[in-house]
Amino acid sequence: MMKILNSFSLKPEQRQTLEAAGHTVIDADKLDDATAQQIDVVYGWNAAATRVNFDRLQFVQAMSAGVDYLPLAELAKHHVLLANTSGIHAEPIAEYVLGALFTISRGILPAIRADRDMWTLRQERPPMTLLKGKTAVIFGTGHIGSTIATKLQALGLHTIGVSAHGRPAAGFDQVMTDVATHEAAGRADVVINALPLTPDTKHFYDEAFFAAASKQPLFINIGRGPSVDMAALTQALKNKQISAAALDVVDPEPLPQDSPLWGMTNVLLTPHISGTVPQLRDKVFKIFNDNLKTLISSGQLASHQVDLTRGY
Ligand SMILES: NC(=O)c1ccc[n+]([C@@H]2O[C@H](COP(=O)([O-])OP(=O)(O)OC[C@H]3O[C@@H](n4cnc5c(N)ncnc54)[C@H](O)[C@@H]3O)[C@@H](O)[C@H]2O)c1
Ligand SMILES: O=C(O)[C@H](O)COP(=O)(O)O
Repeated sequence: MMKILNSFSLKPEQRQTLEAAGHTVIDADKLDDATAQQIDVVYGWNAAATRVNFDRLQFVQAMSAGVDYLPLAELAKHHVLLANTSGIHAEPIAEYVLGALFTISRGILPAIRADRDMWTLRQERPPMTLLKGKTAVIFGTGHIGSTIATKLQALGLHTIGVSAHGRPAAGFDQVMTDVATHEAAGRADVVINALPLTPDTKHFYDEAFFAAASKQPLFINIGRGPSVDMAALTQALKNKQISAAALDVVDPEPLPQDSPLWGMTNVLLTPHISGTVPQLRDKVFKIFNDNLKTLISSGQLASHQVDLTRGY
């Protein structure tokens, strides 16, 4: 049976389930050096997890969808299996995107930003658009991208997806490969980033991307901050190449106090909360426990295995 390092947050009844199955659970804050050498499985990931013996480690269950913060090369070198929780954030994030889009497109953001001076906006109306009939280009057609696309399609937007493989996906009128990134940018009234952060997607949205975005789109980032060259985005907002932005993730986090983005009335900032999942601990544990049982019976994972070479 397995020695499991609890680097996330097991509920008492979840701990009991594991112990009843014969496993030993060690809390991260109680990990001593000798026990660190004996850990077979890590649940979650924090500083304590970096102390375990990777030669012995078999399986890591991350609590997040994105696994960019994990030592992927080290895990691959030691043939450690890694699972994420991709899928559980899709509905919450899609609802966030709808909220952000309407807040910007219907003049709510300028009114909030103007606070007590808002009445002036009745005369000099802020830019207002109808989303219906517009084109949304969503980068990433996975769980999150596809769920967003399905909701936007229902609102009457034309949905274009961009993915690594270009295969059709639910909610998309059309899917292109990332080779066509700049062509897709040129068709967008709305750009949404739902890509994982990998070496290929760092600074994916750079000066050239914003130059190609010829329809002054809204820009929404719910993926990862470092996929965006923040200086290039700031300049694109100043130049009006991007008409407005909703940024749940930025680089770095938290956004520095002196960032020019704070002062921009057409920028909506939230603190990496779009993916807040109801009953998160139960959903993560279900994925973990199914994976653990399958690992013991067959040496493989049941679901959510990350390709350590691709990084998602
Ligand atoms: N803001 C938040 O709180 C929050 C919450 C959950 C997830 N996320 C982020 O969202 C990301 C996506 O999550 P998901 O569950 O939809 O992942 P997923 O694995 O289901 O989908 C990933 C998609 O990205 C595409 N892709 C990967 N590399 C690409 C490239 N170089 N060019 C074009 N397309 C590429 C894939 O083809 C796939 O369509 C996560 O990796 C995470 O970083 C953020
Ligand atoms: O990728 C994710 O699942 C979300 O960004 C939440 O992950 P975090 O809690 O590691 O930021």
